[in-house]
Amino acid sequence: MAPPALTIDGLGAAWGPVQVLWDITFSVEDGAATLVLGANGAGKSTLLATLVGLHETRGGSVSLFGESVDRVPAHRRARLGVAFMSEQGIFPSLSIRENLVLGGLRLRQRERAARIDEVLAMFPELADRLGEPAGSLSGGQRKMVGIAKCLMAAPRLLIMDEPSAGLAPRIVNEVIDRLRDLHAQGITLLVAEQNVSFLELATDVIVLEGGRVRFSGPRDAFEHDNQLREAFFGLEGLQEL
Ligand SMILES: Nc1ncnc2c1ncn2[C@@H]1O[C@H](COP(=O)(O)OP(=O)(O)OP(=O)(O)O)[C@@H](O)[C@H]1O
Repeated sequence: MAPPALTIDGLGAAWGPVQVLWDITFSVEDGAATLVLGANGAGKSTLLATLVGLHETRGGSVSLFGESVDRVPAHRRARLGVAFMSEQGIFPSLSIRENLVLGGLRLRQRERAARIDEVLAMFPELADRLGEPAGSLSGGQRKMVGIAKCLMAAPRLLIMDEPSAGLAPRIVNEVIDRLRDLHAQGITLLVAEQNVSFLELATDVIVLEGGRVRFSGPRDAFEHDNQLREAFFGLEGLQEL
């Protein structure tokens, strides 16, 4: 059996003297779509940044595809097949093409041109606008550029921080559909969100509360845990299903 795409064991993290994550332990199986839910300040962004090597850990360990990466810098973690889309996700002053090129910097020029064509086949709406600044697009289109930029590196594990941020509900559904397609193509997903609409594409759910794992398990178990649902859906800022 393939090793998990991601294993986190007893992970902690801090901002300066303030600890914000404690004893985070969970795995993302190869082929899973794992949703990290949590209210504002629960620690979602810090967790993702720590996993991809952009924020220092305070104890614990992280493995990617069965390989310990505790001493591996972010750019080498990317080489293992991990792509990270932050909330911003793109460089707005650069053109769509330039954003895609940045996503595929490790590729040779010819491979990169071929990969741009492959990625554009998945995002045909971007093909006619390649020369335009990414910042001139709508919020939803910018997210698509962010996802397309990640796909340039042909990742096995796509980690996304709040892809719904700033998007209207209809556009959120488009993003969810696109992520569902990518998942069906075999890409493992780890998505941090406050928007519970993303549950529909999740196989597994992690709930973070105050920097700790409140729940970790299959989506069904999350949906059948009434106490957790009540506590969670009652939190201010969460959208109803
Ligand atoms: N740059 C920073 N400097 C200091 N503390 C920070 C910084 N970024 C986050 N924190 C703190 O870390 C904790 C977790 O924040 P984090 O952004 O990881 O949560 P989050 O769940 O992603 O929240 P949101 O959904 O609002 O983005 C919070 O207490 C926050 O104040």
